[in-house]
This record gives sequence, structure tokens and C-alpha cells, in this order.
Amino acid sequence: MAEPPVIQVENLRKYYGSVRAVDGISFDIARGTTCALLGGNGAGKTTTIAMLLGLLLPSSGRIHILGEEVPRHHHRVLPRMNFSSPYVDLPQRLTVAENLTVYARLYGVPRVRERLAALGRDLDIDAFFQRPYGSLSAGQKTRVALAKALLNEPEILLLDEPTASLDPDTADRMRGILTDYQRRGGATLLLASHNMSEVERLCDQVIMLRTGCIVASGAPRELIRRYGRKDMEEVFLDIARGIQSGEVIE
Ligand SMILES: Nc1ncnc2c1ncn2[C@@H]1O[C@H](COP(=O)(O)OP(=O)(O)OP(=O)(O)O)[C@@H](O)[C@H]1O
Repeated sequence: MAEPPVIQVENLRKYYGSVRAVDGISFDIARGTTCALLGGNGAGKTTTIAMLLGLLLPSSGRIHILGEEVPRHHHRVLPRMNFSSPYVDLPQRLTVAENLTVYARLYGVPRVRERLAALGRDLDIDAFFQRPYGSLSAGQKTRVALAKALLNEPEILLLDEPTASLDPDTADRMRGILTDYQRRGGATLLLASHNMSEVERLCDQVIMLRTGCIVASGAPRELIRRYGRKDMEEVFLDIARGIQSGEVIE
């Protein structure tokens, strides 16, 4: 029998007054796969991720993660998840090592020193372990945020624009690290991204949002075929501009 999806979302809504940030979305994500949440600015990606993390209460709808209902039982699944987001900063005056140590203790990570050393090496951040987090560049902070997200070796990793502000070489290495991490432990990844080549490289499945609704979904290669385009960048533009896949003559 097929394993149930690790993330199940049914008819999820989040309204802020008259703003329908997320407006009745449903999707499943299978274990060990990578899914991208795509959409223009304000489409509802960050709001969706915040609800999956239990940080925002849905207006209605149901979320199950690893079989547990969220937010009701999110304390049961949070230790098995983690996230990184450019919108969440770490304490500025603590050094990188201090920040990561605090989080490692919060997560109950065994052998903290070894774990930090391994992440420092993998993410190439050991050179600034002793610097205050607030003194780092945006790209360096993004790498530290990713290290924080990997501290507890999560089964589910939610990443809001994981390579925003990284130079192309560093972004490429970070994607390699995420792919290796997933291959080793079978983690499930959900990422919001505006980088379509990243999506093509990393993702098995794409969910495209517009004004809080799912307007297209499928494997990147399947969407490219369906829209008769050469890459996800062109598919994104079609979908964002409201062009239907059926309008393309193959
Ligand atoms: N706290 C809030 N109060 C009111 N409206 C909000 C709030 N947070 C988000 N919104 C609105 O909800 C909608 C979805 O926002 P969200 O941040 O989820 O979009 P996004 O897809 O992540 O966008 P971006 O790509 O710009 O990060 C937007 O119209 C936004 O203005």
C-alpha cells in the first residue's frame, strides 16, 4: 500500500479582513520529494508556509503533517521539521556559533559541537563562526539560516526563498547541499522560490499560486510540455499572465 503523503492540505484558507491571502488550496506532498510553491508577489506562498509551521492560524481548512493535525498537534511534528526564511532574523549581537548553539540546545541536538563543525564545513560558514551574526552580509546570513534549519536533521524542510541573495556559485553549492541532504535521509522539501532554474533542478512537483488559489500544478517537465514552452521561466510567465495551457498548439 502506498505511504500516505507527509504533507496533506485540504481546502486551506487564510483571510486578513477582506484580503484573501490563501483561498481554498488543497495539495499533497509525498515523502522524499521536493515541491515548489510558486507565484508572483503576494500570491500566498509565505502565508501557506507559515500555516504549515503552525505560526499562523488558518481561517479554515485542514493540514496534516506526518499524520498529525496542525496546528492542533504541531508540537508533535515540529521537532521533525525545520524552516529557513529571509524574513526571520537571528539575534544580531550573538556570534554565529552562539546562535547555532542556542538553537541546537532548543532542538535537543546530541553532540552539538560535532554537529556545528559538520555544518560549518558543509555550508562553508566556519570562517565566521566567531563573528556577530549582525555583522554578516545577506548571503552569509542566508547560509547560517540554512545551517540553523539543518541542525536537527529534519524530515521536513520548509524553505522560503532558500537561495535569495546568494551569488550564483554559492547558490549552486547550497542546492547541491540540499540535494545531498535529501538523498542521504529521504527528507521532504517544500520551497517557495522565484528562481525557475532552481525549481527545474530541485523539484519533482510545482504548485503555482495566484491570488491565493492554485492555478496550475504538476512536475516541471510536464508543465513545460503542457504549455509548449522551453523552460519553467516561460511557463511561469504564461501562468502569471493568465494564459491557459490549452491555448498552446503543440
Ligand atoms: N499580516 C498581514 N495582514 C494583512 N495582509 C497580509 C498580511 N500578510 C500577508 N498579507 C497579504 O496576503 C497576501 C499574500 O501574502 P504572502 O506574503 O503570503 O505572499 P507571497 O506569495 O509570499 O509574496 P512574495 O513573493 O512577495 O513574498 C498579500 O496580498 C499580502 O499583502
